[in-house]
Amino acid sequence: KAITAMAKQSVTLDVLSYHASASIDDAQRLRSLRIPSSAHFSLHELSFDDIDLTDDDTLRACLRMFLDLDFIERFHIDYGVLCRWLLSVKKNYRNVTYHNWRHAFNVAQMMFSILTDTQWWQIFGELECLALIIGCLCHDLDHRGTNNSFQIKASSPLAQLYSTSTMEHHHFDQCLMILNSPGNQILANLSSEDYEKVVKVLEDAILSTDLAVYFSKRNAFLDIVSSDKTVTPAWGECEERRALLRAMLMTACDLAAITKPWPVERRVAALVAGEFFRQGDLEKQNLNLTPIDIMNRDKEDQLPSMQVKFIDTICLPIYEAFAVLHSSLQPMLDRVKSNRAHWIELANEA
Ligand SMILES: CCCOc1ccc(S(=O)(=O)N2CCN(C)CC2)cc1-c1nc(CC)cc(=O)[nH]1
Repeated sequence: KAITAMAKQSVTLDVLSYHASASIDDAQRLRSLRIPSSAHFSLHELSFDDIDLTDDDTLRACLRMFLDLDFIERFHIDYGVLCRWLLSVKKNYRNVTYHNWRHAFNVAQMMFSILTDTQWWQIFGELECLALIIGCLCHDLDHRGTNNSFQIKASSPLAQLYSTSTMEHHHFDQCLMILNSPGNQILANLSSEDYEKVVKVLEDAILSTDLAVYFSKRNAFLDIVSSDKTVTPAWGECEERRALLRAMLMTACDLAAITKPWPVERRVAALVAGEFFRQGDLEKQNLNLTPIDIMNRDKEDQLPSMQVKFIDTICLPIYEAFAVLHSSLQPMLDRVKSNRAHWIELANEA
């Protein structure tokens, strides 16, 4: 009986992998493209905006990040496999308003620029940096544009699989499925010890993008920051501190649109609102429920004041802490504050 179950499970994985994987032709084409420099793509800018990049550009920018972080040499990643893996990851983001490939790409670029600008890549080492970049690119895989509470309310198949951090468990599951799909196995040449480490950091990184997890860990992080004030090399020695900093980094990168110049934040907030309002529509029509204000299209005029609350309760604490930890991150905090002023202005107009 157990053997039949295992056989069924492996068939399922193979069928999933088959449909999830990008085509060999697309991978060969991407592999043939020239890869411009990180300066060409402005990948080291904390104010980075992807709006002018084509989809091809985003894939070449990812290859540039892997090249500049020396992952391909260090982990003997087959370049053609990396191209196919990137295309498969992109393919497994849905065409939803906000939680799509562009969001994942922007989160990965923010992680790349923070790790390099602060030199914190030295604290984490190459293995943990590899897991963080893969984690950013994969952290919202197969997102349906609805949040965890919607899964529970709709008693979706995902909610029956995972009762807490429902979507984040699914994103991690999808990430592993692609990493283990034939032709996509970028971690194939890691030792089994290194592979286990990457997968563990990957799981923690993706699960920490659940805001509930961020809230549960934030105070411990703020306490350390208020006493230490800088990320000393000693952090590199302490596994617990490194894990905490990685978790906070994932949230800081995930919410980083709030730290971008106003035109970017304004545009992204409209995408977030669009996705929230569609979920509200689904709750009204399919579940016969009254959606919470942030997802209720009828309360659209409250959006600016909701953003101010979002900034005060969720964003300011973490970007203040990061500005304390490294002066190169101060511009992020400054832009959160100026975006707050813009939202206050719009709230007073309404
Ligand atoms: C722009 C449309 C309104 O957007 C919001 C409204 C309210 C709140 S909230 O802090 O009150 N809070 C968050 C935790 N939820 C469980 C309950 C509600 C956050 C956002 C918001 N979230 C994101 C992250 C996806 C990005 C963004 O720009 N804005």
